[in-house]
Amino acid sequence: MKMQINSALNTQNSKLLKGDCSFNSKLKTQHSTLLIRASGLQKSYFIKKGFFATSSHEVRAVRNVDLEIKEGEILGLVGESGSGKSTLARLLLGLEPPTKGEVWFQGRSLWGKAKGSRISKEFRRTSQMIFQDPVSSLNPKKTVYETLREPLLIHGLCDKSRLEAEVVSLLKEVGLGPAFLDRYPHELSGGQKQRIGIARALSTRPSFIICDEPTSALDVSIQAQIINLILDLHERHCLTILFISHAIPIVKFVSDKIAVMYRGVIVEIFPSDATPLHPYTRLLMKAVPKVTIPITKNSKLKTQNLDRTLECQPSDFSDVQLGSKLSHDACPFFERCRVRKGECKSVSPVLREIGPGHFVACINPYDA
Ligand SMILES: Nc1ncnc2c1ncn2[C@@H]1O[C@H](COP(=O)(O)OP(=O)(O)OP(=O)(O)O)[C@@H](O)[C@H]1O
Repeated sequence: MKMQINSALNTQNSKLLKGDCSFNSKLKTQHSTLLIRASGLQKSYFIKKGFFATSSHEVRAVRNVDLEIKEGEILGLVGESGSGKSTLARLLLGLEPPTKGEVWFQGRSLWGKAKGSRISKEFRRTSQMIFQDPVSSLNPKKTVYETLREPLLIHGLCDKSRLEAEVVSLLKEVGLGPAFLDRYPHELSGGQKQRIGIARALSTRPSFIICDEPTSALDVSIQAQIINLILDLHERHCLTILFISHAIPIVKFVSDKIAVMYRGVIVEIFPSDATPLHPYTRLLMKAVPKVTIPITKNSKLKTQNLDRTLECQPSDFSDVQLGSKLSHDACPFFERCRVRKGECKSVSPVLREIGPGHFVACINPYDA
């Protein structure tokens, strides 16, 4: 294990000496240019009620989210099921317009003044998504070649005469050979399908990728390989990544900083090597059995490590709707908080910086 970490460190040092941008992007001091900024982001869905659907109730999937992601950074996003992670991801990618608020990409507003305006084709090219379920994200009627050449043609990124060579090089990027060109999705394993999904995301030469639980549908033995592949690609292509997962140990391993979502609200943002201070993040961490094998950023995630981390999924927080009876002014975590105070019932705390890069939305956080 020690030797593996050392050899990973040696590789990192030699790449730094060669001036490889990939590893430079891992250095926190390099994360200075802002790539994405979300401000006051909100998304509500209105669900029709009653036999004649005459009334509706509001689901506030994302509530007043402020977020910044710097170039080359990996931001982890954790939270239990239904907390709004995927909705936030769709808003950041411009797949849905927000109900309120705005997203800026490289300083430019995504939606412009009119919410109905079209997202620019250039933004669509530079921002991509790797989906949770590689099976449903691939068209069963298209071969690997057809799947991968499509974005190249749509974005005019490749001459027709070079299409096959470009697709072969994309396959190589994700560890697959030309033998896969003519295969259909049903002829691929789960891990191979996810590699094709990753190659498709890479095909448009993006600068920003959202990985929405990219390993949760995969076999345990494959998960570490896919995470290592994503980290390699991040380094090789200087990518900025939003990495969504339920599993805190995986997010801690992968990310530079972590945002924690609860009922549509970001309750904490902290550097991945810092101790979280929000009572909800502490609860999430507590629900995770201790990982006995040390995982460091300088080591590659080994399947053996991942086997341990997979035992560490947060337990079922099915009482997620508990807080729904509370007024909009209350802290969203009030009902489940063990350190709540009376005033938490009437104050909805906003994120405030309590340490370098560490933000907590709580009036009574734990001590550092
Ligand atoms: N299109 C939609 N119409 C109505 N409600 C929606 C829609 N999309 C999401 N929601 C609701 O918004 C809330 C947040 O959903 P979202 O999928 O963003 O959560 P999540 O944290 O990604 O969950 P998971 O981890 O299970 O994928 C949920 O209550 C969900 O039911």
